[in-house]
Amino acid sequence: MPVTLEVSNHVAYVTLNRPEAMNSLDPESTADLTEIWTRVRTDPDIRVAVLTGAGEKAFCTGTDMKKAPPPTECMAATYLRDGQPVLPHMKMWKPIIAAINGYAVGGGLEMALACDLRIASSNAKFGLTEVKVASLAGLNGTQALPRAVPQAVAMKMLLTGEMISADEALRYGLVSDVVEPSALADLARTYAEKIASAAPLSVQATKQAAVLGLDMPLEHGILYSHLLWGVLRDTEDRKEGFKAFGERRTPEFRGA
Ligand SMILES: CC(C)(COP(=O)(O)OP(=O)(O)OC[C@H]1O[C@@H](n2cnc3c(N)ncnc32)[C@H](O)[C@@H]1OP(=O)(O)O)[C@@H](O)C(=O)NCCC(=O)NCCSC(=O)/C(=C/c1ccccc1)CC(=O)O
Repeated sequence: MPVTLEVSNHVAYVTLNRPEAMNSLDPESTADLTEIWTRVRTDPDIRVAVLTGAGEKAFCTGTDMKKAPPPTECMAATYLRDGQPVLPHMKMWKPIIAAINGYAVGGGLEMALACDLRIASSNAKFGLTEVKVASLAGLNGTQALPRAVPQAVAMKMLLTGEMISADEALRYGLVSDVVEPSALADLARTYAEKIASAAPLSVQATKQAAVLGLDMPLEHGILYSHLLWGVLRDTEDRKEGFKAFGERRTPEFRGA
């Protein structure tokens, strides 16, 4: 399988599994990802996902440029029918963690930018190198990178196609943690299981408030987050969270 899915303890582990091609995205991988993200979004047992690449060299190097099929119809037809590949299927209120275990290049970095947490191994490298192959970071890269790192850094990366190291990515805030390669999967699991042990509706509402709030004037964002707090106020899980605190026990959340 070009992409694998394993579910354990409410966590979906999604692994790009073509290490021989640096986990680049061929048409089969894109089709698998579409199905897998739909399952992650809709399966109530899944509370959080981890996206990573197989092997020690690459997270994902974007489009498989050797297998990209020549277009069979005009762009307008595919765009208006299907929209973009991959990223819309990652749009969900469940958090996604990118565990970046090597090169995150082109569409690979764009997928990482669509995730909520980004952690990396010390050998990771990050680049939007599309200008070098006469293309454009057309998934979200030209928009998301300048919002994720200082503008001067983003413009340098976008216009020169230069890559940055894991240490630079940490310094610029593109990732939150850098660890030795052997420690990355454990760190991803630790964060994922922490998120999965929290109340699912609370986690999803928090992501929604933070993500949508970024595009709102501050006052609207604050009002919107208060409404979301109100939506959560009457949930069974909030009653359980408060009760468990008083009884000094671990809460049992059901997502209700
Ligand atoms: C990442 C590298 C710098 C690593 O170099 P290294 O020397 O360590 O390893 P290689 O020998 O180069 O790679 C090993 C092996 O993997 C194959 N490989 C690696 N990346 C790809 C790839 N993207 N496509 C196909 N094959 C790949 C490589 O050929 C080797 O195979 P072998 O010869 O052993 O059979 C270096 O690999 C590198 O620079 N890779 C390319 C990175 C890149 O340019 N990525 C951008 C691709 S374009 C893109 O992602 C786009 C996304 C998009 C935008 C909008 C809408 C949809 C998608 C743009 C687009 O599609 O137009």
